[in-house]
Amino acid sequence: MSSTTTITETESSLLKLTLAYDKEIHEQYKYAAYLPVYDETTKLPALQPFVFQDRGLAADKEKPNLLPKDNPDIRATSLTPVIGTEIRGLQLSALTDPQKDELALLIAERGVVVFRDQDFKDISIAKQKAFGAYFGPLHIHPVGAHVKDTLEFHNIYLGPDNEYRARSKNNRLTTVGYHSDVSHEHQPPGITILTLLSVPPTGGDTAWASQTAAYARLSPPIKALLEGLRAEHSGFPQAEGARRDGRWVRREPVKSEHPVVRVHPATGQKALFVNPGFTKRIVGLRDEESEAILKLLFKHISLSQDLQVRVRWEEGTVALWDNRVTAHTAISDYDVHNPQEGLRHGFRITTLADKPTGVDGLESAWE
Ligand SMILES: O=C(O)CCC(=O)C(=O)O
Ligand SMILES: [Fe+2]
Repeated sequence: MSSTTTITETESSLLKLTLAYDKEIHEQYKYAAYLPVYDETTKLPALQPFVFQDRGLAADKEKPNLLPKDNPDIRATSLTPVIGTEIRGLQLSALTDPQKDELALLIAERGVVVFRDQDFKDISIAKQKAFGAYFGPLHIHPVGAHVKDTLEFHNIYLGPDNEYRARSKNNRLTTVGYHSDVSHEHQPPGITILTLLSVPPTGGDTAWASQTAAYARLSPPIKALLEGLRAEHSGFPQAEGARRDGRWVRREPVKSEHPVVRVHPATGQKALFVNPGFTKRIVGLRDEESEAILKLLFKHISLSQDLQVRVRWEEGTVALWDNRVTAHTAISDYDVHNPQEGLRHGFRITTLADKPTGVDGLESAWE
């Protein structure tokens, strides 16, 4: 039996409007060089282990270079008491190495740091790549769309012609899905940089949850239990989903067993390191035990607004977070089918970090 698609009149006119809009975007768009493409030829080998040195270790804890107390033009504001700092008056493209080291520490301490009023005229792809690589080796996403000729720039594009994460694609009630990016990697990401070049007038915020605070709030017996455990994080469902959608998988997925509580190498702080996006089970527990504990932790992370921050994007905003101590979610609350609601487009630069270390030297493991 052949399958047929019936398009209603409304859908058909919406489609025409959408196609006209796409054409306009692609011909006149200021950031056309950053539009999503999908290389379907590159096949990448497995990631290799590397020695990681956290830039935050070299930083002056007082941050005199990044946030000098005698410069009223540089303004840092806490977005909540627990997580998130907003900075105005600094251009990321002009930071010195001591400033970048202090920024690495600030991101680890505050979870996410949001830079406003960035001048995108100042940046080239090469310069941004070098900026990211200062913090760690650049990750190439195993399945995502990217910027042309730059696999390291993972594309974020929610417009009418790309419904990658749009609500209509799945059957869930919400688009909220907290995760730590590609946490299945053996040395998963640390500092991660998201630049949105185009933002809708309203909607499309991003939220982060502090995994440091999430850990700190647990009772001593639960902390003690979790500190001795590892959990499995898997890249397989993402790769299988991509294959099912007919997309190219450029690197075969892996699984890792990471400590459920990890210690940040620069701050020494403990953070929960499980997330609903990639964590599948707690190693060594019975299925029902693992499900019950993960359900408790996922609910804690996703529902505790008192350890989250929700950031509204403005033109010129760049957000930098530490995937080791936070979980985050896109909030896709606007209608991507409706050109009037604007375009949301940008890219993510993801740096890889340490092999997670838990309490009492508990280390990640994999086959
Ligand atoms: O688009 C967003 O708000 C965040 C998307 C995301 O999860 C990411 O860039 O890692
Ligand atoms: Fe993400």
